Amino acid sequence: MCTAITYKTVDSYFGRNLDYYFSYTETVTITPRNYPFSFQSVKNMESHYAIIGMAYVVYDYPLYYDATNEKGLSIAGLNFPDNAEYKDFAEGKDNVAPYELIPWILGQCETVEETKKLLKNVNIWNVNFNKKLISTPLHWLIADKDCSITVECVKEGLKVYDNSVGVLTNNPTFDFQMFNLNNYMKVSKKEPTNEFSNKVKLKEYCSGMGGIGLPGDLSSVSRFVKAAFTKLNSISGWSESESISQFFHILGSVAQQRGCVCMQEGKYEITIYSSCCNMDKGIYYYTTYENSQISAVNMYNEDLESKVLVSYPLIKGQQINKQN
Ligand SMILES: C[C@H](CCC(=O)NCCS(=O)(=O)O)[C@H]1CC[C@H]2[C@@H]3[C@H](O)C[C@@H]4C[C@H](O)CC[C@]4(C)[C@H]3C[C@H](O)[C@]12C
Repeated sequence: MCTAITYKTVDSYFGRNLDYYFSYTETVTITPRNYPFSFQSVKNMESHYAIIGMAYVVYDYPLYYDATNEKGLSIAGLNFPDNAEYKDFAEGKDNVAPYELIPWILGQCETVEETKKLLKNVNIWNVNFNKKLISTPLHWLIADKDCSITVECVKEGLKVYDNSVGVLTNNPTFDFQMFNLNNYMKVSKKEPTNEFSNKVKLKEYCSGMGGIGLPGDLSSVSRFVKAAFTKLNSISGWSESESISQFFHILGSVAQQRGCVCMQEGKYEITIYSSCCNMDKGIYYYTTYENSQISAVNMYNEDLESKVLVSYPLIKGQQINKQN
């Protein structure tokens, strides 16, 4: 399971929990403007916008999980099993492999509006990166500093939804997740009043009771509701420190602890990493399951005119600040 969100204070932020039961050797990877991007069918890019994000780099190719470009446009890929249905090659369309979608869009678009135009001619082509790394079923949250969309390639074709809550989890389809929020319209940050019956005396006996009914389990549908409630009611100061702290708290409300979701005998899904990218400043912050200290990589500290990928291995061990 995974959860991706957007958040805005003075700057805009984009990030996700990557929940899974095993990990590739992903790194925080910067693709500078002149790294030559090759694509299987659409035109290769000799130069493009610079990109920062989490990627598994294979044969010098950045397979991004989530990323932001220098204009702030951001994309995260999340599991979408049984629903994602990639298509056969289509003549006259822009045939883009699932693993190419993030770099192809971030390489050339500045905004969600531009992305929507580009998507009109896209066919998500069911082609693998190589024999070992076959396509996995994904859907995507795409956001700029002002708005978000969800992109799903399903049986009926490519669906592009406006995403007014700026949240994405996994199954089922996005239209269901949004409709399901209707069931929670009574949930509130405020103290409840007795609507149950005037024939019985009821009282509020602790704080937080307005939120009773919010789901607490780790299913995708429940995480969508919980993350949307937490994000939409979030209040933080406007400084960078207060903003990213709040961002990680929102993700923390739907994080997965080892032991609670058993995938198969002895295999448990956990939040492998949580990320928060400042879309205005190109700074990628992250924590890992065992390192709660926030680490940061700033794309502008690298030579963005270069042709060579830059990868920072994740700092995974707990960083304890001993006070005596
Ligand atoms: C597993 C990840 C999504 C996590 C998630 O949504 N978990 C929920 C699981 S579930 O719904 O509850 O089953 C996805 C996100 C990005 C994916 C990776 C990226 O797409 C990049 C490459 C693409 C290659 O085709 C496959 C390997 C891969 C390296 C992918 C492996 C895996 O599918 C990743 C890491």
